[in-house]
Amino acid sequence: MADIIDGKAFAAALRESIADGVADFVAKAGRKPGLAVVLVGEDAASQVYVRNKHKATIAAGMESFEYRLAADTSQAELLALVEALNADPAVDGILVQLPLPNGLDENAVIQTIDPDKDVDGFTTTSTGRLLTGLPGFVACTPLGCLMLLKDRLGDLSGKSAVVIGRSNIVGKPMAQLLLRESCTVTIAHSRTADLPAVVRGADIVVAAVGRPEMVKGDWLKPGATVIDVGINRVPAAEEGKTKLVGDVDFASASEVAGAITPVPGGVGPMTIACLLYNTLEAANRREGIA
Ligand SMILES: Nc1nc(=O)c2c([nH]1)NC[C@@H]1CN(c3ccc(C(=O)N[C@@H](CCC(=O)O)C(=O)O)cc3)C=[N+]21
Repeated sequence: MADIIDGKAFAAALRESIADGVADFVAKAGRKPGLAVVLVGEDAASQVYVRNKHKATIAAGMESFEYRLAADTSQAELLALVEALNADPAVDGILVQLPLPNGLDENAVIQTIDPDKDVDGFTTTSTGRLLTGLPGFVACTPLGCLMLLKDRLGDLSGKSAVVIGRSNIVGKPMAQLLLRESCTVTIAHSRTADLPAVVRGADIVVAAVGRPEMVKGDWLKPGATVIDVGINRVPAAEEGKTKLVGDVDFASASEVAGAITPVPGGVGPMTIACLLYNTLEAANRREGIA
């Protein structure tokens, strides 16, 4: 049976150490690090995430600035808000919750964020910095996955890694991070031929495709480390109820893997902890604190 990688516990410990870093920052800078979160529209899941981010930000000793805008907010209004946050000295990090309502140009909004406040790591400046090895912000979900992998495996160099999924937010930056750690990286996706065979060659499997329980135990190399990024809500056994499952079939995968992250309680909590990590980093850089 695989070891369970407890992302929830790791994230809690990380948030504790960030809180210590925040106290140091306050002592040196005479102010709190500030995170601005912008939510446009009424999407129920987004509301939950934004509330959780707000609570975690306050608990870490940071300032949380929340902007809740109506679904019919115009592109110009949203861009004006981002520009105001770029110019606001109390704001170190800016996150615009995605997806935006129809009619708003997500890319134009993201690219307006000052890269030095881009704690989501979504601007092309941030992704380009990652690609070329320059210091910058890395997207929170892949960063959290990498922290779990390094905690479990130590040095990753020379390991074979398969990332299933090629999104800009998870798959592509995850592959870049693993390459930076000197893994041999394969990016698999919906057109990959014989995906089970590709996965079977990997010491590290990161599943980020958004298909419930797609990756089966018999696809895995025995002892592989499996990071499940999927968060899929599916019908539960009990009539009318739902449950969360990952992109990995946990029951069969945990028979073969060496270690595996659960859903929930794996990668999800790391995403929020890494947002705080990036925000503290942004604050320290802006104030010239090492
Ligand atoms: N600009 C932007 N940045 C984001 O980082 C971003 C976003 N937009 N839009 C939405 C997604 C989703 N996301 C999650 C964060 C934490 C959990 C999380 O903590 N999940 C818990 C369970 C949550 C539950 O029970 O529903 C877990 O996996 O244990 C999940 C999902 C950040 N996102």
